[in-house]
Amino acid sequence: MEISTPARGVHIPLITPFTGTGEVALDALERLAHELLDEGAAGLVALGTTAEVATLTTEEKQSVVDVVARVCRERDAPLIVGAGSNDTAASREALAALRKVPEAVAALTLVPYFTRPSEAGVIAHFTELAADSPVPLVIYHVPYRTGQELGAEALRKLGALPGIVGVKYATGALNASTADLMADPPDGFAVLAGDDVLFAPLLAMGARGGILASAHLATARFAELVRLWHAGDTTHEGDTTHEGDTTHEGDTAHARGLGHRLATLSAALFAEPNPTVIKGVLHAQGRIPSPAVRLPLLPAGPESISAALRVLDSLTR
Ligand SMILES: O=C(O)C1=N[C@H](C(=O)O)C[C@H](O)C1
Repeated sequence: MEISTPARGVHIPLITPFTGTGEVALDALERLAHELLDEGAAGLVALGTTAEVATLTTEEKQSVVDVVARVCRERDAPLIVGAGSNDTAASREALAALRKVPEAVAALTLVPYFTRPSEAGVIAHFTELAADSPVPLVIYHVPYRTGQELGAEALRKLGALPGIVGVKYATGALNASTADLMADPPDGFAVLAGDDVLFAPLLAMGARGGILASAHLATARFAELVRLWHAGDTTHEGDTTHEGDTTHEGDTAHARGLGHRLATLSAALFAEPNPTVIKGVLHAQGRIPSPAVRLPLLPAGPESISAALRVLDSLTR
C-alpha cells in the first residue's frame, strides 16, 4: 500500500445528482466532477455524507464510484472514497472492496457511530482497519453525528498508526483540544477541515485543506484561500506548517477577508440540511438536472436557494 498524506487543498465530497424521475444522473455527476477539478479542486470524494450515501443502493454506489474514479484517472486527481460503519468486521469488508478501485488514494472512514465504545475501543477499531485496508485511512471525526468524542491525545494516537494519514475534523467548534492537536500533529498526518464555516480559522491554525461540500460553489475561491494560508510555508510538501513560517501582511488581510466571505457562503449553503441548498443552487445554475434529494431529506425552500445565490453572486463578482 502506498502511504501518502492527502493533497493540500480542497477536496470536494460530491453530491449525487438525480434526474427528474429519481434515478442517479451519472452524466451530470461526471460533468460536475470535471468542472470542479477545472476550477481548482485538489481532489474528489465519492460516497461522502453529501452524496446522500445512506439512500443509495449497492448498484448506485458502485456506479457513482465508477464514474468518479474514471474522472480522477483521466485528470490524474486524487480520489477519496467513503467506506466503513460502526461495525468493525463490516468496515474491513467495505475497505477490502477498494482493492478494485485503483484510483482511490484513501478511504474516508467514520469514527464508529451510535455504539459509543470507549476511546480504547475506537483506537482498536482503527488499528484493525488500518492494518488490513488496501488504502490509507482519513478518519472522519464528527462527534455531533457519531456521538463519539475524541480528544487531541486520542487523535494523535490514531494519527501515529501506520496507514492513517489524516482526519476530517468536524467537531462543530474549535476549542482548546483543537489548539492542542494543531500545535503537535503526528508526522504526515493531515488535518482537513470538515465544518465548512470553520474552514478559514482551521486553515489559520495549520490545516492542510478541507473536505467541504460548500466548495461545489465558488470552488476557485476556496482553493485560493488554501493558497493564501499556505503561501508562507517554508516546509516541504508533506510537512505541516511550523512556527517561523512567513505570510505577507497583505496576503493575511486578503485571506482573512476572503475567509469571512466564504464562511458567509457556507452558512447560506447550510441554512437547510446539507446538501439540499447546494443542490438547489447547482440546479438553478443549470449544472444538474433537478434539485431532488431523497427522503428523509426534503428539498430546500426557494428563499434559502435565492439567499445562497445572492451571496454567491457577491463573491464571484
Ligand atoms: O460529505 C461530506 O464529506 C461532508 N459532509 C458534511 C455534512 O453533510 O455535514 C459537510 C462537509 O462539508 C462535507
